[in-house]
Amino acid sequence: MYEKPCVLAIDQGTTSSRAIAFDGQANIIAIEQQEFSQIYPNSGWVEHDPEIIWRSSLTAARQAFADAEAKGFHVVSIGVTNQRETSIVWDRQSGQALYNAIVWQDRRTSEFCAQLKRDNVETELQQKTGLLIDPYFSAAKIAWILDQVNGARQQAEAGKLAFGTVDCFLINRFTDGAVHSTDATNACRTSLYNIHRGEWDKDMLKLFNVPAAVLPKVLNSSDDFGMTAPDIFGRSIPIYGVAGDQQAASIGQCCFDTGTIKSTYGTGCFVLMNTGQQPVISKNRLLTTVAYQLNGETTYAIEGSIFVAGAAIQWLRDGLGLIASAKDSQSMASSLSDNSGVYLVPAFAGLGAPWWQPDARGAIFGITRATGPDEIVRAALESVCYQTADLFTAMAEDGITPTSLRVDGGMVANDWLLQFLANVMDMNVERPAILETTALGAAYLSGMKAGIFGNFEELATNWRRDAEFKSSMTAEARAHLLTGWRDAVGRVIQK
Ligand SMILES: Nc1ncnc2c1ncn2[C@@H]1O[C@H](COP(=O)(O)OP(=O)(O)O)[C@@H](O)[C@H]1O
Ligand SMILES: O=P(O)(O)OC[C@H](O)CO
Repeated sequence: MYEKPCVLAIDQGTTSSRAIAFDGQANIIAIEQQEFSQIYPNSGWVEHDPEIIWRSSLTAARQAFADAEAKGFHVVSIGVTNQRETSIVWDRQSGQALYNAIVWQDRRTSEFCAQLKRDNVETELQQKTGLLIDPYFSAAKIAWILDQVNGARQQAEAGKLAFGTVDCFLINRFTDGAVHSTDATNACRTSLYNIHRGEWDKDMLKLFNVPAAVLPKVLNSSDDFGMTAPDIFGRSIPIYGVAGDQQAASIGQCCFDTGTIKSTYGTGCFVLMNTGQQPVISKNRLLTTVAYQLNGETTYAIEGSIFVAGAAIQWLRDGLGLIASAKDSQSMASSLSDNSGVYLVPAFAGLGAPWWQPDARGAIFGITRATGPDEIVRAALESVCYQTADLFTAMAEDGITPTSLRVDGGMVANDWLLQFLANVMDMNVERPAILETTALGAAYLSGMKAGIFGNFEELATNWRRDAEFKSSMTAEARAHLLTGWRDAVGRVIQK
């Protein structure tokens, strides 16, 4: 064993690619970030350039690697975590993508999904995959690429094309085309993976018209995903851990016991509760997902997925120019004593859980001549909290009633947001000392196999709280705000 071993985690998110090196005590020793732009070719379409995904990840990884090693650490293994569902199809021989990555937020397959719903296949799909029918998931995106790119379906059937979520695409590139594998947490977001049997499901492949020949091998979340090509870091390094970013955050937050729950506020917001070895199928339109798979044993989670959280703040900055930087939102929101009845429903990409309305579109209600940038900014932050409250209402109807919530993601730097969240949820909100929980989860998975981290029980002792926010709102004030929000959401939902 090296004197100063560390793990390099690559976190490929919706708005940036990051690489973070952690030592054996989970301290950050090097961190690099590369932001990149989103591509919006049509209304409701969201794409990324696969080459930019690759280059930004590679640049961040190489810089963090060099920084860590310059400090005397030795990178023993790599972990990969990624924006989930985003789908890439590439040529097996050249490694080149046939089309841009179709991002999880993309709605172009909403008519196809609406037809599947009319065909009454949602119950069977939910029972097998734990998911619902929505353009969010990968399968319809894969079928779209195969049908729209000239000759793609034929090539796919001939075994010449590969599909992968972003983890799988990056592993393929890092191994110079040698490996075409993903892990169970990513596979389970495609709508093609049977979460009970732990394998690709033939009926689902038929339903979405996706040839089995394009699919990757599915491994454990802590497993051997191959060695990086020697020229990338100057020597080959094993890739030992992979998980979708929300599952990785759950691991980084040490949600290992049944009933433990976290909520991540990045581009979207995703609440995951560990349900142990039992997959719980929601009666309230939440998702059942693989939390992690270790040594062939699956631990499940129930998930609420909100499509727009930090994305609303980015829109205020880049779309409207109301703020110069995301952190300005805190001072603007706290400059007001209340929301003056202004509600923003950020259904830019339809609405996710618990509504699942791909065609809903955003709206702002309650504006008057006195409404200015502060009110709009505050309404955007408040909307993130109200959407979380809606998820917890759905969870309560499924019999899940947590009493505290661990939060992470880029938005939780905002204290005002977390205080308002505690207020509307009437719940203690805990922010961890290490905010990079997503990367940390991938590092844990990789470092466990490399031998620099112990088991989950030992890792749980690493979790430290940075701050706790407790509700300071009256029940009447909370009920008044939630009534205003539900009225606003009700108006954008298609009956
Ligand atoms: N202080 C802040 N207040 C509100 N939102 C913030 C703040 N800082 C960052 N954000 C938002 O957090 C998001 C970035 O979080 P991150 O976890 O990096 O996202 P992702 O992994 O989806 O790329 C951006 O959408 C940004 O607008
Ligand atoms: O980019 P994030 O962190 O909002 O995460 C995206 C999710 O994985 C989509 O399911």
